[in-house]
Amino acid sequence: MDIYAPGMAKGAPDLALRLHVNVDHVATVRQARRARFPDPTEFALACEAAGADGITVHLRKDRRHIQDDDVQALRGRIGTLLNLECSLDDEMVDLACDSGADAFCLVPENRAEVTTEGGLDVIAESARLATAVPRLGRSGGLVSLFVDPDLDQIRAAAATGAPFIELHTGRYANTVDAEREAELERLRRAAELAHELGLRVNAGHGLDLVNVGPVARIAHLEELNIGHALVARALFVGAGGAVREMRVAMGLEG
Ligand SMILES: CC(=O)[C@@H](O)[C@H](O)COP(=O)(O)O
Ligand SMILES: NCC(=O)COP(=O)(O)O
Repeated sequence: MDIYAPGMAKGAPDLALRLHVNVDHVATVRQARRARFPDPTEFALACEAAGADGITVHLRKDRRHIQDDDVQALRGRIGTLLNLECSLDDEMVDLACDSGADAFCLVPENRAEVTTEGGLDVIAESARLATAVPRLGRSGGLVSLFVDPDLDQIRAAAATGAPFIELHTGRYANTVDAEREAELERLRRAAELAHELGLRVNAGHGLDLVNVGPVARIAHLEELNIGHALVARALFVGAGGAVREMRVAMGLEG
């Protein structure tokens, strides 16, 4: 079934949640030595063989991990869906349009940050989004906006014409106890509003074997993007083991 087909535009409640593996941090290890390995494409293929439904990469402007050649290699070799995350910078949107990716996730990017710290400010970026969203859409992939679970941002995301949002789960992942419960509730409300507005909903950032369960049970979510925790776990149990464990933690298999 083509989960990105036009008929699926309003989401497909009967489809199982999908696990998309972000392979950025395989490239982080390689780039630490400016070496040829480990290869994120080989890692992606092992993840696919173990049940990953798609592969995600973030091509950062500073090229700290994924390189342009990685995107091409992944496009040529993986058999599932390729989701390319990039900023709204003109150079990055041009590259994304030429990448042949199945999906694009527009993310905020700050050169000094250790990782993506928050969602896109869709309201402040409305002018650049008005150009980038239709351009990326015409290039053949489905566009998603990486947003915090903020209801005003979600209303603004719906107005851009992008079919998807990806809810930033970083704050949920980085809190505990009552605060985490409150963040989970924000994510639930955000997914509900997005669905009511006709958006399809993904989620990701900071998810791991321990915290993924409650997120995987949020209504209307289609796809979870998980990278750092899964790549780290693969050091101990291999790529296939890490994917299988995550699928169990997501409730996709027993
Ligand atoms: C947007 C996002 O959440 C991912 O890109 C993920 O965080 C991996 O990339 P970085 O660690 O470089 O942010
Ligand atoms: N968009 C989130 C993503 O791709 C993975 O984030 P993380 O699991 O590496 O934090």
